[in-house]
Amino acid sequence: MIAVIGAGAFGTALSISLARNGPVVLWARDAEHVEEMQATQENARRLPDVALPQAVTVSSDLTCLAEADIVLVSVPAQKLRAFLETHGPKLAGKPVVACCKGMERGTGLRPTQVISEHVADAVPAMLTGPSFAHDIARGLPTALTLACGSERIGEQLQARLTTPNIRLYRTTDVIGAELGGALKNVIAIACGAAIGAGLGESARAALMTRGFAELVKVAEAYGAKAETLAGLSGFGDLVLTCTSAQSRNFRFGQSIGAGETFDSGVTVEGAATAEALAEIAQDAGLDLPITRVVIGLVRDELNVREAMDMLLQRPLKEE
Ligand SMILES: NC(=O)C1=CN([C@@H]2O[C@H](COP(=O)(O)OP(=O)(O)OC[C@H]3O[C@@H](n4cnc5c(N)ncnc54)[C@H](O)[C@@H]3O)[C@@H](O)[C@H]2O)C=CC1
Ligand SMILES: O=C(CO)COP(=O)(O)O
Repeated sequence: MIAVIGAGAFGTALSISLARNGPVVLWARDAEHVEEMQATQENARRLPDVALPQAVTVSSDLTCLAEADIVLVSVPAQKLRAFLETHGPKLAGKPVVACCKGMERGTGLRPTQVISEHVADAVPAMLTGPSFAHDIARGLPTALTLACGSERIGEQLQARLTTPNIRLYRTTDVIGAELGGALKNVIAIACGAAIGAGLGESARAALMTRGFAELVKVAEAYGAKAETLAGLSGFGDLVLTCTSAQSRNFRFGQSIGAGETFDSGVTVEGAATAEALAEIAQDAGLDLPITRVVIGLVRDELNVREAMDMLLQRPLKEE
């Protein structure tokens, strides 16, 4: 049986799709939320208008983990450690698949590194790539990356987590898969800000392309392979997130560009990841101009015009 931790939009969507293969337990920490979902067969708080199939059991009781042979963890990256500090021992020895896209503030760690710190004999893996929760839940076709350091377990996870509407590609480059997914959210905030401020599609294309170069520079410095970054988890997700108003990171940037307020309850992974990235980039001697302006915009220390001037007035160089 597969257990999915975190009844947010993505955990719920994955549960719905995986239920086409067999039984799934979807765990939420809030018992009231669980009761609501059981009563309505819907996660109205996070993924409204999609029915939960019978094969999904919703629970706030983590004893269900004993029966699970694969555990997907779908809480925001900045909340992963808090969950594992309390419940990590229950996952010992199991394949634990991180479904969150981000880098931890204060440590710069990737989700699978946080898992390894808290789960004994962990077999950490990563599920990432271009996909909006609503698309997955509605059965629309998607292609994602399953990254696992163990070729053997990666193959098993690929087989078990492929569903009629999720086609999984496999890699052992966990670093590349994680960093591509984390960093594209930072670039999506920059693109949203450009569009929100009316700077136009040409500016967006420039930010996507130079943002991709920035993403590759960071990921390669940490040992990722260039071909992973050119794949679904890097380039693929960058394209989706920077061009769609379905993306929360993009919409957050758009609200900054337009000078509008944004609901602070919405998960925006790129804001914290930009800070985490800047913390480690300084030590690694990496110059990350787009990440720097995103931090300035998010902290409200820069307006979009100043941010664009900072980018445009940098010394000229080869592409
Ligand atoms: N929504 C989407 O379309 C996609 C989201 N993702 C990734 O999935 C991750 C989760 O995002 P969403 O599900 O969309 O967010 P969400 O905001 O819809 O839900 C987050 C869930 O995590 C739970 N949570 C927070 N802290 C927790 C803790 N300490 N213990 C247990 N549960 C906790 C919350 O109660 C909430 O149900 C993010 O890293 C995101 O980047 C990836 C692909 C698509
Ligand atoms: O990761 C995603 C798409 O692949 C979801 O993006 P947002 O978190 O910006 O909504």
